[in-house]
Amino acid sequence: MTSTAPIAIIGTGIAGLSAAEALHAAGYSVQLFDKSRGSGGRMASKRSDAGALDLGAQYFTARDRRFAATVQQWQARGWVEEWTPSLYQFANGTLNPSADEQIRWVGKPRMSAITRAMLGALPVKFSCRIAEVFRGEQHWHLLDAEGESHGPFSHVIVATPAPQASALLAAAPKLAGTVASVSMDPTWAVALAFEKPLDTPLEGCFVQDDVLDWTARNRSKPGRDTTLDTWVLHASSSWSRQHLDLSKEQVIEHLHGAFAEMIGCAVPAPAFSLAHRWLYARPSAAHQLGALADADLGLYACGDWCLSGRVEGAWLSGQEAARKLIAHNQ
Ligand SMILES: Cc1cc2nc3c(=O)[nH]c(=O)nc-3n(C[C@H](O)[C@H](O)[C@H](O)COP(=O)(O)OP(=O)(O)OC[C@H]3O[C@@H](n4cnc5c(N)ncnc54)[C@H](O)[C@@H]3O)c2cc1C
Ligand SMILES: NC(=O)C1=CC=CN([C@@H]2O[C@H](COP(=O)(O)OP(=O)(O)OC[C@H]3O[C@@H](n4cnc5c(N)ncnc54)[C@H](OP(=O)(O)O)[C@@H]3O)[C@@H](O)[C@H]2O)C1
Repeated sequence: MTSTAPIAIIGTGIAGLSAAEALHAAGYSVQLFDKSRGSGGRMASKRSDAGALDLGAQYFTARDRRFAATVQQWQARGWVEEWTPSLYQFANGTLNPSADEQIRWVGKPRMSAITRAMLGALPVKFSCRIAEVFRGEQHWHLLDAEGESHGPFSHVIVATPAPQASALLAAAPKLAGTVASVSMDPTWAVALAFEKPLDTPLEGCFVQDDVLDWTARNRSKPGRDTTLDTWVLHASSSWSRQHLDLSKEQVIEHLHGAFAEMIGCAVPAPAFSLAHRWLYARPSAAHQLGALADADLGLYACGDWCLSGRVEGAWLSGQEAARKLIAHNQ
């Protein structure tokens, strides 16, 4: 290690925490920041009157050997469990069973359990939106949205969605340019909770229609609250983009209608509902960027948008940012 100042990591989603874990294991000290009140980003779970709900990532697959080995460790520690839903697909107006052999994982008892466990005792400042990353004579400093300065830091890793990373990478115009070329699509998510369980065997459904993209029965996942029969619905990227500024009430109404048309059983008025807009839900296209680095400056960027736009891609990108940083300092 060349410096005793810690490494700043902006973002406590799976990418930022993947980098943090790898750097911590290699003997570096890190300091994490997140604008939210807790970790997880798009893997966070929202507390609600219907229990904790996974409104973002629904499950994840592990196709890369390194990620698969890590998921096995998470399973051994009780952080994740396999989810084996009764799967359907809805296409051309028809609902059909669509079982497959794919192994799908979920955090237990909620998706956010994974990043919470990864964070452990690592130092973190929540509710701290970083507005600027600037270089002093020797070190990096961060300025938050309240005007407070943080630092000094030896390096900075920006682990936010691409559109939120651009401004933070202004000190490295080449990285900022690459990030600016990555566009991300929105997703409207809705949760509907019913007092009486819906009369359907369906627990997860890949939907191809104008409005919906996916629906899942929350109680079918391990460790979830079963008091109400709660469903998570995701709108398609195109519908979400077209209806970005609709009120939450209107979005709930539209998605409730599409769900009722699709599911093939009676759907009463929900006892509870909520909507959440993910402005930067997924990259519009997959990339092969790994992680971005200006190693001489000491500035790095990682996130799902560097690779597959999935949990696995985000974790791999965080590993790659840490690997590049460590390699440059050896
Ligand atoms: C609706 C939805 C469904 C999905 N479904 C799946 C799925 O089923 N399977 C799957 O594999 N993937 C799924 N994904 C994608 C998956 O959630 C992401 O790929 C992954 O969680 C991204 O992790 P990340 O660390 O790159 O980014 P994020 O999780 O977005 O983390 C970035 C963090 O940076 C913080 N941040 C941003 N700007 C600042 C700032 N200026 N200062 C401080 N902090 C900041 C944010 O608060 C956030 O915590 C889904 C995503 C969405 C939105
Ligand atoms: N809504 C959002 O914002 C999302 C952002 C990022 C990812 N999202 C969804 O995450 C899922 C993760 O993909 P992956 O890890 O590759 O999981 P798979 O289960 O393998 O799904 C990939 C893709 O394949 C189709 N599919 C898979 N299994 C089935 C099946 N049994 N029956 C029918 N179709 C299946 C499906 O694609 P379609 O285009 O056919 O809908 C899956 O999407 C993934 O679901 C992302 O959408 C959301």
